[in-house]
Amino acid sequence: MNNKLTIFIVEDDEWYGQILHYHLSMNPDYDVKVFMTGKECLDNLYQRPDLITIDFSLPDMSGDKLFKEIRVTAPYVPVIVISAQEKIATAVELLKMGISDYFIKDDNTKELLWNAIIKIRENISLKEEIRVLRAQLVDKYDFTNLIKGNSPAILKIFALMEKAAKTVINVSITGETGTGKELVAKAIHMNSDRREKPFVAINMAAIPTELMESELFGHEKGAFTGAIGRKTGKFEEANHGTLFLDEIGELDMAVQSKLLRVLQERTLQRVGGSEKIILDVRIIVATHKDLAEEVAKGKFREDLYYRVIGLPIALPPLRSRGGDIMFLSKFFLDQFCKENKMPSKSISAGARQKLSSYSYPGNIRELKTIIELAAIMCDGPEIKETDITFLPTVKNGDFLAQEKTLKEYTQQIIQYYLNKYDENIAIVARKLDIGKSTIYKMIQQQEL
Ligand SMILES: Nc1ncnc2c1ncn2[C@@H]1O[C@H](COP(=O)(O)OP(=O)(O)OP(=O)(O)O)[C@@H](O)[C@H]1O
Repeated sequence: MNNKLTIFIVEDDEWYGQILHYHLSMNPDYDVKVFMTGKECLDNLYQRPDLITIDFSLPDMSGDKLFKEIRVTAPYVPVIVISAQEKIATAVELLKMGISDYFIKDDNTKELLWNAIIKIRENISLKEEIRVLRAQLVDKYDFTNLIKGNSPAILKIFALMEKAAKTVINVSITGETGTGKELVAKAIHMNSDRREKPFVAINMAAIPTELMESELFGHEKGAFTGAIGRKTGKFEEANHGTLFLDEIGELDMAVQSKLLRVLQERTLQRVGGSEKIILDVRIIVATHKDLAEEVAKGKFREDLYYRVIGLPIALPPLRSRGGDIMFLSKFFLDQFCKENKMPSKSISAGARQKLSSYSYPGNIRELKTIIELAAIMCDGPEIKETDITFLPTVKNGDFLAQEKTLKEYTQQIIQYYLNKYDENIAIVARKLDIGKSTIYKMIQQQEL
């Protein structure tokens, strides 16, 4: 923002206009201009005033007419009306229309105006600050700034996210724990037209079934025992923005029906209420379960499945993101050292080998923890193999406990070897005693 505040005074009483001009110009940061008619003010709006004061009775138009005209060209500029008459009804009407203040011309007007301008100025600075912060936030949430990785698998995800961000289609994100489902949902929101509206996340697995309905849709005072006041639900909180329903697969059947009705009708009624609230909410759901399978098992309503599935984004586990393990390791290490004001560290060949050969059941969340721990354990400038500790609950020994299909295990094993041998297909084929063409075919069919 330019440091000078441009103030327009629209006042047909020349003498009074000059008094205001003189008074306000005492602040060197104010650039004050006086106009005697509404038309002159409108003709000069191109100068982009930061504030306008208007006399209610001008020779060429009334204050309310001038205010409406100003709003056409300058919808956000604060306008203060100064009137010779004390008509409460007029003042109320103007305030309803959106003027910032209404003053009666008397001995105090100059001081009132002075103080009002200070307040408005603070408001303008705050708005500017918010604008800058929002811009920084959007930049921060740029896909590639936030979601690190350069494997073909993650690049494909970026392409899908881009499509999702351009539209309001519902999105369903699947992936094992820690693969970045919430991060992806947030990044889609922050890159969509809704970025300035709320992003509200709710985890279905964390809320007791009996409270779910009220959490989602809100309730009125007295709707049930313990409802001591009105509560706004997550849907209402997210109105005009994005609602992220995490672990949707955990939703109780009865609540599923209610959710379906809300999504179909795009309106909701709070529990115990009759008012219909119109909704404009973009839904992003996430689950680590296979929703289609849940439908087949009768645990998830088929009609709701089709409502929420929208654009499906399947986040691959870290172990199938090839070079991303090292890419992310370096990223988390640099980030941790910087945040903790430690000198930067490198990763030894032995540590790289150890990191690449692990299966990461906790995915990126787990890798981050492992790297941060290694950074603390390591005394020198290089992370050694011995600095890397895998969390006891997620050992490779749990491999069979993952209960995957044979095809999934095959993919996992091949991916493990590809990571271990720097994506060298010839070596991997030899080690596993399979044809190179098998691996090429799987890559071609995007199974790796
Ligand atoms: N590609 C990535 N780059 C950088 N950080 C990431 C990436 N993916 C995930 N993370 C980080 O990993 C952690 C887990 O991510 P997130 O919570 O989004 O995963 P999730 O799939 O929603 O997990 P859960 O299923 O357990 O809720 C977060 O700290 C997130 O910032």
